[in-house]
Amino acid sequence: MSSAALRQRAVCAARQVRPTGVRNTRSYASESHGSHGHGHHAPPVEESLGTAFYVAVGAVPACMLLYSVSRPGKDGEPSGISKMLERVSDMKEQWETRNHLMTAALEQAAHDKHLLYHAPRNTHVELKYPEVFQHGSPFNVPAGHYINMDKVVAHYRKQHLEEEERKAKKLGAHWYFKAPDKFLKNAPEDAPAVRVGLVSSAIGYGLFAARDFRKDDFIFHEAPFMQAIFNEKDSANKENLQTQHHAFKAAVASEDDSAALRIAFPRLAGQTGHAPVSFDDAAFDKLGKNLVHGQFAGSTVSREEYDRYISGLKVASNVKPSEVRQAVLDFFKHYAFQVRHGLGVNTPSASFSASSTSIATSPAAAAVGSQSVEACIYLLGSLINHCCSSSKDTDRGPNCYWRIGPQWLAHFVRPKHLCVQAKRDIKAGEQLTWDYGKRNKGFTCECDACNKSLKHYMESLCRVQ
Ligand SMILES: C[S@@+](CC[C@H](N)C(=O)[O-])C[C@H]1O[C@@H](n2cnc3c(N)ncnc32)[C@H](O)[C@@H]1O
Repeated sequence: MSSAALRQRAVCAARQVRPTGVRNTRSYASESHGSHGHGHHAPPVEESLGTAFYVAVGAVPACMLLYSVSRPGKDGEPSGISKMLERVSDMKEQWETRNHLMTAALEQAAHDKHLLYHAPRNTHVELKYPEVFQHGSPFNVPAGHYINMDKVVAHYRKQHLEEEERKAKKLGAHWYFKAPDKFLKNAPEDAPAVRVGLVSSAIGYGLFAARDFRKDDFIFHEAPFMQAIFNEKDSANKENLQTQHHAFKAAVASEDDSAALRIAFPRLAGQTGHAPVSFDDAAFDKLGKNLVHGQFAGSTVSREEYDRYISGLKVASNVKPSEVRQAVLDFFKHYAFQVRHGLGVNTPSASFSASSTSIATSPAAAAVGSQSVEACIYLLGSLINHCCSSSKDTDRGPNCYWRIGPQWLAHFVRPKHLCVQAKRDIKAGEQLTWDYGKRNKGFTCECDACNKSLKHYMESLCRVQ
């Protein structure tokens, strides 16, 4: 090995053992020439003293300082470090309190977090239209579908009736004459109530119960068909006649009313020059068109009965206006119900009678004297036939009352509306009747009570012989 190589290796070895401290001032003499510096001397190297030197030098004053602070005082007083530690140990209680508070706060926070995590969800949701969730809500009905409102209608109808009844009872407390409870009953049910049948060619139509009724039940409630001024005691009054004629003409002018008039009152139709309709054209359903409560159950009139009845009626031709007036006057005389004016809460009790069933001799007629009163014709109510009252056989006597709103009557009956009530129990199929009163009725009575009396009379005659 050459001397240069030896020198090179020595430098490398020295470099490896050197501490890795400050190197920036160092320069390598050997490197400035590399392996080519044969024969040159390396410049002096600035080597540092090393960390160990500084540590060793610094340790001396540090130890002295430590010694001075840890050494107890001359009079045995505690050293500086002891004093400092004592000072810090005074804060022990303070730290303990702080730790306690900190622990409590952490525990509370953990508890609260737990509370919030496990709290039940708020089930209350504010909705703009809460009804959208209701069954049957119009919002839930798909387009093109209809919901069945029957139950809702029935509910509100019942509620309305109860309210009306309550009001009527309250009003009743102020009446001069307090209406009996039987007149403050609920409105007739919306169920088949009456049907029309032909009693005989002489009597014509009659009205029959379509189902059983109990005493005091309301059977039906009907709006008027024709209205006019009428007073039997002043029947020649031209102004009154004018109103009757006007009502008749108005009914004839209306297509629907004219059809109903010719079916319900074929005799009047014939007398005034309007031919009664054939059986095929007789739409009996029209007779129930003015019912407010109760339903019309149709007719039991057969084709043969109808044709026989119609063929017995006169159809006048070339009728004079005076003849029409007379026919209408007679019609009002026998078919109209008088509507009392101004009778209400102050009407004397004497004029309130449950058996006030006649047309012309009703308490109203007596009360108004010669004054004009209004009279109404009803499509069904005016078809009810007369039956004589019999004190002996109540089952044979009239079975109905009638009332016209609004006075005295069931609270639901509107002004001028007719309401028919059962005077006793009525069986389905039984003819409805009332007593027209003791006046000249213009016909020979053929009611059950009279027929029975006649039968008794004939039987008694037979026994005598
Ligand atoms: C208010 S209407 C009754 C409906 C009538 N049956 C009809 O078909 O037009 C009264 C008329 O009916 C007849 N009528 C009513 N009750 C009667 C009875 N008990 N006996 C005989 N005819 C009676 C009489 O012609 C009377 O003028």
